[in-house]
Amino acid sequence: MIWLLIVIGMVLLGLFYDLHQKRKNFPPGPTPLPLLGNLIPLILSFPGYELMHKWRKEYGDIYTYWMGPFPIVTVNEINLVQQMFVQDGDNYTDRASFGKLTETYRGGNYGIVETNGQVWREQRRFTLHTLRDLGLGKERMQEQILDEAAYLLSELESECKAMGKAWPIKYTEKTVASVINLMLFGYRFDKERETEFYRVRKMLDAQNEELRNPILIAFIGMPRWITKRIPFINRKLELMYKVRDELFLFFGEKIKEHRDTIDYSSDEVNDFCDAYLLEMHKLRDDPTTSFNDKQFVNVCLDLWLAGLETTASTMAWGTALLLNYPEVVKKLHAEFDRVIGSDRMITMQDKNELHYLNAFVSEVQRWANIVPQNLLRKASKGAEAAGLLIKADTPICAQISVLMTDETVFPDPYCFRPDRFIDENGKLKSFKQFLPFSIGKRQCPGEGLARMELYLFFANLVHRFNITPIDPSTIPSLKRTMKNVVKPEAFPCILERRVVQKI
Ligand code: HEM
Repeated sequence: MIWLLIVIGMVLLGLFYDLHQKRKNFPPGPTPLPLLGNLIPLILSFPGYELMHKWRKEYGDIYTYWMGPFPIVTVNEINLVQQMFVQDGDNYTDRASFGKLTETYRGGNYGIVETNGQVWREQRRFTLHTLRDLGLGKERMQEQILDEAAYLLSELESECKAMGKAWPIKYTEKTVASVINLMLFGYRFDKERETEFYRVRKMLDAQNEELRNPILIAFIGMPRWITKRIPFINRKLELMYKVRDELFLFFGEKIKEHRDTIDYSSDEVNDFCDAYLLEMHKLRDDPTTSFNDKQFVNVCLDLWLAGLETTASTMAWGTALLLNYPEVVKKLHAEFDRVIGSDRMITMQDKNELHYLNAFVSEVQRWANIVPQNLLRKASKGAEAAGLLIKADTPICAQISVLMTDETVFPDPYCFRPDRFIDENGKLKSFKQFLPFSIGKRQCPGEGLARMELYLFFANLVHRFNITPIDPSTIPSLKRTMKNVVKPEAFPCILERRVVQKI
């Protein structure tokens, strides 16, 4: 009897803690279950945009929900987002981690995505400068991306000729990976190096496959010595560490190849790796520097993870949407015939004239909305927002997926409609809610590169080809699947060279 009373007492205490105590320091939100938090409704309503809108209606523009045992305060209104993440940006710059994830996975404050403080500032600033020096916004980067686009189009065309159809996702991923690898290590994945791409791809796929189980979120932030002892969870998480080690090994091999040949007396750099090694060499006697080998492999990992799936998935969505909306393809062709009028490659110099193409790319990014849950920041010190107290260390995010599906700004938000990005003068219309690369000091540093890739890829794909489904009754599904980001399922299509009209 006494045991029964103790158990009932403990359950009641647990409930009191879950329903009241742990929530009292956060803005109100949906009631979480013990351990699981609000994961079940989030999983059931995947990718969650509509559920988040529903919660916004019930609890206001700032509310709290729980990913397993971790609270997330989410900001869903643009003026508040700008006020907090731009005007008061210094207070919302630090990254929040799920429990001890950063320590267990990275071994500490390493990389860009998960670091804070001086290390983050140094690594991010260096990355942005190096991307610029390597040619972002200049001819060189454009030439490299155009070359990749040309390889991609010819591979798609060859496959289509040989097999009667082509599978675009297979090639777009390799193209995006080639651009990243070219920037990082100075070479693309041509026929001889293709196996390297498949090696990295396999590692990333294995990692994603295992980690797709949302239940893991409840365990992922626990120290490794604990998770190692939990059946089932240990297998999944240990695989994640194994893949991480393999990726680090791959980057380590590339760094060693560069180190063996680099000339430290020259300032000339061919790729990111050269630039990083030179910086490490320059700062070798500075005991406070964050530039070291462990840091470098983590930065490589970040650029691969953050740059590959995001860009490749957006390309895949855009291609699937082209197949679903032939009228959009027609409008793009009409614009190309009017503005370009020949079969030359479209370049960045044409961008200001191609309003409908720009609107198409923006609508692909808005509609695809590939990051349903934005990366987390945390408040460095206590602050007030919308009359609510945000305590220091509160995990918080600008919920860009909700902003981009706000029906008061984007009517029928789940419909694909490039025209919504065209203003009354026929030019590209901007919306402050359109934030696929997020906002504030942590805004995506790869934005310039990604935007250039998306523009050049879609421009030249549609300019060169008539793109159609293999059979009019089987257009690709627009069903969303979740990997690291929201992706479409693989689909085939038919590509036929287009006869360009001169208008
Ligand atoms: C369509 C393509 C892309 C999209 C939609 C995208 C989106 C995002 C978003 C939403 C964030 C989170 C920002 C925040 O914390 O609020 C982010 C961060 C980041 N992205 Fe991207 N990204 C893309 C491509 C790239 C590329 C090509 C690279 C680099 C090669 C890259 C590197 C990063 C890095 C390093 C971060 C972390 C920044 C930090 O913590 O300071 N991304 N990205």
